[in-house]
Amino acid sequence: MAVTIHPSVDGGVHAGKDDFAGGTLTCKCSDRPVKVRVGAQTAHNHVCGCSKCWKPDGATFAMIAVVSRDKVEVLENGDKLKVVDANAAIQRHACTGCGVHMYGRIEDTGHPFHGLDFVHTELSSEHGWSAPGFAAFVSSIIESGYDPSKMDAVRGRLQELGLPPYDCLSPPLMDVIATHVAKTKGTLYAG
Ligand SMILES: N[C@@H](CCC(=O)N[C@@H](CS)C(=O)NCC(=O)O)C(=O)O
Ligand SMILES: [Zn+2]
Ligand SMILES: [Zn+2]
Repeated sequence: MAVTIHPSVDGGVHAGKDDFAGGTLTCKCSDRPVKVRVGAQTAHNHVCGCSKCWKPDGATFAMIAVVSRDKVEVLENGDKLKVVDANAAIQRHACTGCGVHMYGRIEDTGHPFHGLDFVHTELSSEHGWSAPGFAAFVSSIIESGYDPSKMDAVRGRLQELGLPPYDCLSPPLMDVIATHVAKTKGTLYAG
């Protein structure tokens, strides 16, 4: 069987629109769906193989992007939201009706990505969201039950789709994290 990654990329990655200004995410409930407004284009969109990110049924990877937290607003039925794991760095606000994660927020002000929320733009009917550009935590799909002997095929398919596979985040994002740590420790290169 062909390797499937995520329904939003399995048919090819669609480019985002430069002038795109956001949209509304809706959960999967038919009754009182949760609606969240994302009032800006997203950045660093990627597919994630970790076991913590929400995936649509049957998908091997999640697709997740970031946006400034001040651009995220719960519009409707926010009473249905509950944080999945209050101890995680990313507090994923999930719908208690359908299980979809509506946004993930970092409350630790010392975290390198504090100020950014994590969102699944596939929950919006608008087109033009930033396209995914890499695959993160690829080896982690094994933790959710993926056959380890098929990893070459998965990485090959990701490369074919233009989503370079990494087993943590992409090198630029790992550099952002390391730079933040170096600043905190006072060891940042000063030239
Ligand atoms: N191998 C682990 C990796 C989990 C992980 O580190 N996920 C990354 C990517 S979303 C992360 O930044 N997690 C922070 C968090 O979940 O709060 C798993 O699959 O559960
Ligand atoms: Zn729901
Ligand atoms: Zn993840």
